[in-house]
Amino acid sequence: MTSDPPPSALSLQHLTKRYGPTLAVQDFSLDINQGETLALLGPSGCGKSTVLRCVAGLEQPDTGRVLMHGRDVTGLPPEQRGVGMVFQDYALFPHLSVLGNVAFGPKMRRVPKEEAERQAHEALSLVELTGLEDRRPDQLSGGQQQRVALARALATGSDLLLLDEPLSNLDERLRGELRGELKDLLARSGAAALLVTHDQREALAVASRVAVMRAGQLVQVGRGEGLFAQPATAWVAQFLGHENIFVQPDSTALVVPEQALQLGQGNAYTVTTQTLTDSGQNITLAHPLGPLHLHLSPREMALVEGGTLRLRVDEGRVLRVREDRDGAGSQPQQAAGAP
Ligand SMILES: Nc1ncnc2c1ncn2[C@@H]1O[C@H](COP(=O)(O)OP(=O)(O)OP(=O)(O)O)[C@@H](O)[C@H]1O
Repeated sequence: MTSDPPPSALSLQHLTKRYGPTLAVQDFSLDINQGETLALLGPSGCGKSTVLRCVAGLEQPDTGRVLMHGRDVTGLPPEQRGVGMVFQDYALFPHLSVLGNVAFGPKMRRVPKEEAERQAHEALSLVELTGLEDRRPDQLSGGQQQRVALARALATGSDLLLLDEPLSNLDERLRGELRGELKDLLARSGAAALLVTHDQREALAVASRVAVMRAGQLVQVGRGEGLFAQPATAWVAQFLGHENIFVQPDSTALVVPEQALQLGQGNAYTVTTQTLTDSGQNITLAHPLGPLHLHLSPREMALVEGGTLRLRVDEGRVLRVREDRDGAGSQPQQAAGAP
């Protein structure tokens, strides 16, 4: 006899949400397992925060359901859903100490003071801020504030965490450092986490699965590297950072990943543009497929001779995908609610 698998930590079923004429979220379905971090990735305005707000109970979907461990919470107010949230601006209380900020959640749930502070100490130790309990938020660095916000969400004891662009207020260097840290922290917490971001690198670095959203709809979901290696459409490929995508006459496009390019072999093609970067040069080649963009290390640059570079494209590694970009070849669509 086989038993049914346990229900997902979070199950979103056919969510739709309109704001007047704007269809912010359209027939959106997704499941997250306990212990899993899923990134909801998409350009600005595609509906990511609206999905998150429907999960938190800050917004009611027009249709569809939100289930937590199989329980329908669609009609429940935020305080009865028991989710921990980390916002973009951390929303820390400036007048409270670090400990006070983190113990706030348990105290609101009427946990006795001592126990609330014990839970707060535990969460602070998880984010490695032990020793800073008495400081106020303005006495912390941006990265430390971010970790307090995370500790506060963890101290709610919730097994579902919602993170809305949690690293966006940090500078590039710190953001890079904290990506790996956030991934470990979330894994250690054992909670299911839904991370909203428009940053591809953040999604790939922090989450085990990535859901790509465009104009209110889910367009592809998969493991990070798998998604980059097998984008479902030209728009997804471009959004994830593929540079060499060539429209074909039959409504498809060819995606040429870096691994398909063998330098120093085959025909010689003219270098049409060349710009210096920190790690080498970016060049464009006049190739029959179209202008081909390459990042070359100083060593690879030695292969450029007389303004040309020999190159072979391994056809077995070229992907053929559906062309779904607006006016094919232009930037990804930015706004939700477009027809
Ligand atoms: N309260 C609101 N009233 C009217 N329109 C709204 C409201 N909230 C969001 N929208 C619209 O719904 C769409 C989706 O917005 P949402 O904030 O969910 O996108 P997002 O992907 O989170 O964007 P960003 O990355 O910029 O935060 C946008 O077109 C937005 O303008």
